[in-house]
Amino acid sequence: MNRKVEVLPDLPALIERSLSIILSKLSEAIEARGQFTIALSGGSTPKPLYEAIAAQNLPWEKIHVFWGDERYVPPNHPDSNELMARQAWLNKVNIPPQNIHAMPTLDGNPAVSAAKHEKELQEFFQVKALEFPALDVILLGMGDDAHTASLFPHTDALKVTDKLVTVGNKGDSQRITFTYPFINAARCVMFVVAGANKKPSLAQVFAPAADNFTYPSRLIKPQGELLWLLDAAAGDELAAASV
Ligand SMILES: O=C(O)[C@H](O)[C@@H](O)[C@H](O)[C@H](O)COP(=O)(O)O
Repeated sequence: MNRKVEVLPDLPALIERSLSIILSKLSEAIEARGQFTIALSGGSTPKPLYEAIAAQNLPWEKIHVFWGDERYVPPNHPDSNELMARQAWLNKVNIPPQNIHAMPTLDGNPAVSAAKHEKELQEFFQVKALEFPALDVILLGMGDDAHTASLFPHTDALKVTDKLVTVGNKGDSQRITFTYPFINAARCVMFVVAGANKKPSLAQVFAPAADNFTYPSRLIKPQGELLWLLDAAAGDELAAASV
């Protein structure tokens, strides 16, 4: 695992740096493999990043968009991660609809939807069961409880290691989420984290020893690159420590 931490002075600088890294990964991927695959995170932090991507002039037909997790609500529900990304980005560009690989949430049962999405991913990446394909970039946020995607502390989702997708839950709100082994198969995992409220969990995630099931972001140790992009409010103590 090749872990890098960058602390940017504020949210606009964090978004700008995140955009420039994504654009460079995009051109590398298209050069090498003719396409770019990215999984999006939900929550509030990435919205300005998606708006910034939408303003770029990119080869949209070569870009495939996935989500690392989704709330188990219809795609027009205000909590939907898909809705947020479509409104901030995807509805504004000419990306072919078939390049948008949203997590299904209309089967009435998250386990059914997770299994359906697993098959969709296996078909897209041409892999069999127990094979973990590498996305070019997986974007992640981190909650102030150190969850990432919908891998919440002390939940069953943290024990699933033989699937790409599983059911997550935040209390009684149901989710679908990439599993941590699937996230770890990515060429590049980018955490984009802002706000002082994330500081205590970041300290535990970066601590030499802490419980992975209490701080699930610790489970993210990709074979490829691991980038932690933080604003100063979240990461100033980490920056000082790594000096
Ligand atoms: O579905 C979600 O909510 C996200 O995927 C989740 O993992 C998010 O990234 C964190 O909760 C951070 O959210 P904020 O960016 O809003 O702090």
